[in-house]
Amino acid sequence: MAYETEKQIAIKAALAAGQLCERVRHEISPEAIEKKDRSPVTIADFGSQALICRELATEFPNDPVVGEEDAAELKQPEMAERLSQVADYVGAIAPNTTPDQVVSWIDHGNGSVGPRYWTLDPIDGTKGFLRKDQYAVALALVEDGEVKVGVLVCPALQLSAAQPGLMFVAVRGEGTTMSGLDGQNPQTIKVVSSENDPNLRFVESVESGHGNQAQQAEIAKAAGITQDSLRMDSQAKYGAVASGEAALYLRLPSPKTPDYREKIWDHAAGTIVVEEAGGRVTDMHGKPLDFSQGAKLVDNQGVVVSNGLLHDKVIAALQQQTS
Ligand SMILES: Nc1ncnc2c1ncn2[C@@H]1O[C@H](COP(=O)(O)OS(=O)(=O)O)[C@@H](OP(=O)(O)O)[C@H]1O
Ligand SMILES: [Mg+2]
Repeated sequence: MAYETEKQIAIKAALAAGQLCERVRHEISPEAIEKKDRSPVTIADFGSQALICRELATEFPNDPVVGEEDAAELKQPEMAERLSQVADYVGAIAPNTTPDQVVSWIDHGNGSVGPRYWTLDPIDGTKGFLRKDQYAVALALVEDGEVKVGVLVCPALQLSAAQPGLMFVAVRGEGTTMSGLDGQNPQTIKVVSSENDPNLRFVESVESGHGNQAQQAEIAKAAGITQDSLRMDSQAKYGAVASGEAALYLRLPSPKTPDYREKIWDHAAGTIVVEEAGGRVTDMHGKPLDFSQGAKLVDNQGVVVSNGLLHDKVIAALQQQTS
């Protein structure tokens, strides 16, 4: 099967990272460190990126990794204690890890977009992670601008499962599966196949500043969705659409940040998870997401994720609003 090695390595690395994040979250109520763009980062974000990059650097030494974090702040002398905490958590999974190794693995994730690259969000939804809500470890392989493999580990997501902890895995042309975090018995999943059901739901961000919740409600209504939204942090929202829990995920530009461009690591894994489950992903103008341009989706604005059946209706409603 195509991309079998890549898929297995991505699963192994993302599950180990998810385990590290859960240990941090249960053991120490992590503090947020503020990044230059004022968004939060924690020792779990750094540990997750270090573990995954370590695995990718070993298995695919020629593949660049475009990850969300870098080790610049962690290298500052006043961060020595935090760095050694990260090394301890990584060391529980990769024995004898040193702080220097942690720094070099994290910085392995500062590669550039090329003909073949990995993109990584070590914790997507850091705000959700800090609130003890949803978050995801998101890893994807992109070739020639198209996502080929995607893994989403969502340790706090339950949906209809017996206990929290779900993993979504997709390979181009081979469908999407969902399993628990032991990876056993993966089930093929499909988007919801109805467009007129009164029970259809839509998902959106918890953080009001990451979208336009008023406009999202109007567009969902125009597409025939009468239920209130389900607010969920991170690419867990893509998992909700892929598994049929929701029919639509809307992410329209916030009026406060109209020029914001989405980051590739916030969408690559989720995109293939939904597409391979039979759904559709475009920007708000109906254009496919272009993962070949760099770390940002510079040619796209907003994101519309649907079960496919609702998609044209949503794009038409958006066009009507702006015409
Ligand atoms: N202004 C604006 N508009 C749109 N998106 C933004 C914006 N600012 C940040 N971000 C990105 O949102 C990522 C978090 O995704 P979600 O909004 O789905 O989750 S959450 O509800 O915020 O937790 C978050 O990813 P993480 O940094 O990994 O948490 C950001 O990359
Ligand atoms: Mg992140």
